[in-house]
Parts: sequence; C-alpha cells; structure tokens
Amino acid sequence: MRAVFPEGFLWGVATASYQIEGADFEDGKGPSIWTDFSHRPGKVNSGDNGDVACDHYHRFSEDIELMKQLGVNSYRFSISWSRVLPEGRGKINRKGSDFYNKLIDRLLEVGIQPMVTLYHWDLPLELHRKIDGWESRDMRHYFGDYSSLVFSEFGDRVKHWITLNEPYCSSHVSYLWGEHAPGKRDLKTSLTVAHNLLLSHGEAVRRFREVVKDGTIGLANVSTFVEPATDSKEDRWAARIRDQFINGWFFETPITGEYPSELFKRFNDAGVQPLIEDGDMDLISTPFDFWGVNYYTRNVIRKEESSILGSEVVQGELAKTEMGWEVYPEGLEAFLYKTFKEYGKKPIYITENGMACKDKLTDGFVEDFERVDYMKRHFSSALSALKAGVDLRGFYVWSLLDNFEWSYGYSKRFGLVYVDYEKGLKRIPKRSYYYYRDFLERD
Ligand SMILES: N#[N+]C[C@@H]1[C@@H](O)[C@H](O)[C@@H](O)[C@@H]2O[C@H]12
Repeated sequence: MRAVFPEGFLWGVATASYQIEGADFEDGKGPSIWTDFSHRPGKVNSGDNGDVACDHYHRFSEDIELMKQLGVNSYRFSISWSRVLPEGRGKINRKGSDFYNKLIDRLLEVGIQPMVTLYHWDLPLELHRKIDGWESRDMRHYFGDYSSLVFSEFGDRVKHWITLNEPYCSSHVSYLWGEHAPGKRDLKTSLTVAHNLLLSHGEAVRRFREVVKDGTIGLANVSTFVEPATDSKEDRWAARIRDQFINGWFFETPITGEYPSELFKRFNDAGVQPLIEDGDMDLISTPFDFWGVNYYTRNVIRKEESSILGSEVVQGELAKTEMGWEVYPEGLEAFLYKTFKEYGKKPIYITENGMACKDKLTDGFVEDFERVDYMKRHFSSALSALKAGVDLRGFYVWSLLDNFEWSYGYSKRFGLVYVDYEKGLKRIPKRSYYYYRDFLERD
C-alpha cells in the first residue's frame, strides 16, 4: 500500500522531550512544570516522573539506529525549552543545545528528516513561577525569543517546524480539568491560557519568517472526530458546540482570526471569555504553512444542559484501546477531509496516530496484533483521504518507544518498541515495529 502514497511522503515516528529524554537535572537543564507536577504526590500514576524516562538523552544514537532499521524517512520530536534556556529566557545552555545538534546531525547522517516541535507541554518552571506562565500575555514575547533562538541554532538543518503541540491539552487538560501540569481547574483561566498559547503560536510564525527562509511551520492540534449520539436536533447541536470546543477553537481561529461564534457567545454570556486586545486576532491568524493532525479516536456527544458546553461524552460501542478510546479509523478520513476543506486547504501531516495496548513480554517478545490492525486500518483511512483530494504529506506513528504517558506515568504503552523499565530500559521491537518496517520496505 505504501507505493500508492505520493513520492516524498514522510513516514515517521513521533516522540516528545519530557516523555523520553530523562536527564531532567543534567548538563544545566532547568526544571519544567512537569518536573514540579510529577513530583507532587498523587498527580501521576504510581508516583512516576520523567527524571530518567527512556534515558533518550544518553541513548539517542541507539534510538536513531532503531529508526534507521525501521526505515522511516522522518522523525518528529520536541525540544525541551528548559534544556536550552534553563530559566526560559536569558542565556543559552550550550550543553542543552549541543544535545539537539548531535541528535539532528545524526538523523541527517542516516537520511531521516527532523520535524521539530517547539513546545510539547514542558514549560520552564521559572516562567510559571515568575510570571504565571501561560496565564500571562507576556508569554508570547518569551516564546518568540525562545523560538528565534532555536530557529537560529537549528534552522539551517531543520526545515519542518511545529509551534505548539495540542494547545487544547496545554490549556484545558492543564488549567480546566487539572490533570496535567500545572494542575489548575478554572474555565476562565484555561480560556485565557488558550488565548496566550495562540498568540504565542502567531508570534513564533512571525519569528520563523525572519530566520528560516526555506522551511515550513505548522500547528499540531488534538483532532478528535465528533459525532452526535442520535440524529436528534438537540444532539446534533450539542455535537456542533463540542466540536467547536475541542477542534474549532484551535483549527478555525488561526485561519479566520475569530473564535467560533456560537461557543464564544456562550462563554461571553457566562463571563469567562478571554480578554482580547487590539491586534490579538491578527497575530493569532498569522499565515502558516501546514496542519498537524493528532488523531486517535472519536467522541460521541449528547445534549446535557448542566455543563456550559451543553453536552457530555457518551461511551461508544466500538472496541477500545487501553486508554478507553474507541478504535475508529473512519473518523481519521472524515477529519482530514473536513480540515482540508474547511480550514484553509493547507497541506496536512498526521503528526500523531497510535494506540495503547496491554503489551506483555512473552518469551522476550510482544505480539501486539491489535496495534498492527490499528495501524493497517488508519493507514488505509489516510489513503482514502488522499484519494479524496486531501493534500496529505506525512504520517507519524505515536510512538517510537513506550514512554512517560503524562498523568498515567509508565502504565500506558504506545510504543512500536517495548521499553523494559525493570531491566535497564532495554528496547525490544514489538510485532508492530516489524509490520511498519515491512510496510515501509514494500512497494
Ligand atoms: N494520550 N496519549 C498519547 C499522546 C501523548 O503521549 C502525546 O504527548 C500527546 O501529544 C497526545 O495525546 C497523545
């Protein structure tokens, strides 16, 4: 099936700094909000943290060899802001930037194109403590300065960049539901944070245009296909509003320069809307080059008036992953088509897709057939979207390695490669790794 994808299509794997690197206190790295959050009792399953994680900081050569043997032509990873700027601003930490220089150089040596995410949730703790982090409008300046620094450092070799990973999560999961760092629980605050994140996205795009003349930059969003539980008018309306909250707020706004109107009115009437100053929406809608779609599942929605969103998520009847998410590849094709048609007809990369399985070592191997089936079905769905005219440019499987799954700690395994946390973080490719390798080898 691979041969029917366009020449130059990027087939990759994706990771994120705090989830795999470890060395959280090494070589001058500053703490992030996840360093602080993961060390707070009760915040992360089993008290897990990213102090060591997969020790990728020391084992990156071994991990790149795994990618080379896999046959991918691209690798999406994130830069730890506090590894290059320990306090989030000021003087660069050369040991930190040296790590990423070595990583990038080695990737290019073996013919793997880097796609770099500027921000994958690990905000420098100093910025959170000194200026209230993403609650502050000033963050767009600090994020812009950080972006300019890394564009200057790595932009000569890195040509595909992502400003933010899933601002939906770094606002609402972190500031509304409190499940992620810094663990706050207030809707008005989370909407303010979402606004400041989108301002920072726009600022980073403007800085990118000043520094990297031959690259592309995009935004990677949570991309959940939203469907009404029934065909009733009430459920269809509820699903529309929920779709605006999960998707439209971060896909529509950077294109139109306006928040989705029905939902914004609802927030405005409740007095929780973000404070919008002159020029904000122009900055947020600074033109960028591509969408990153992080697709995992769908949400089935029915009317429920007690919540400000007027809806609730209901359990669907399809088979579910270890995260309790339905396996719904049809939603990927539909989401890709809607994104392409309604959000600027931009090129799209599937920047994350994968599943958590109950992976068990049996005689030293993991037969993760469910993950193989999941990949087959989602590759097929991506191909259908391509055939329907979507300008799809790449597909990144989440994830190369089992890793630190945020508040779930190491209890959820998404990797193509099993990481044996009991035995020195040994890497053991699973059945799905070999499936992907053979898929990439075949014409
Ligand atoms: N949960 N889950 C798996 C995966 C998470 O590990 C990534 O860091 C996020 O970008 C996105 O939520 C997806």
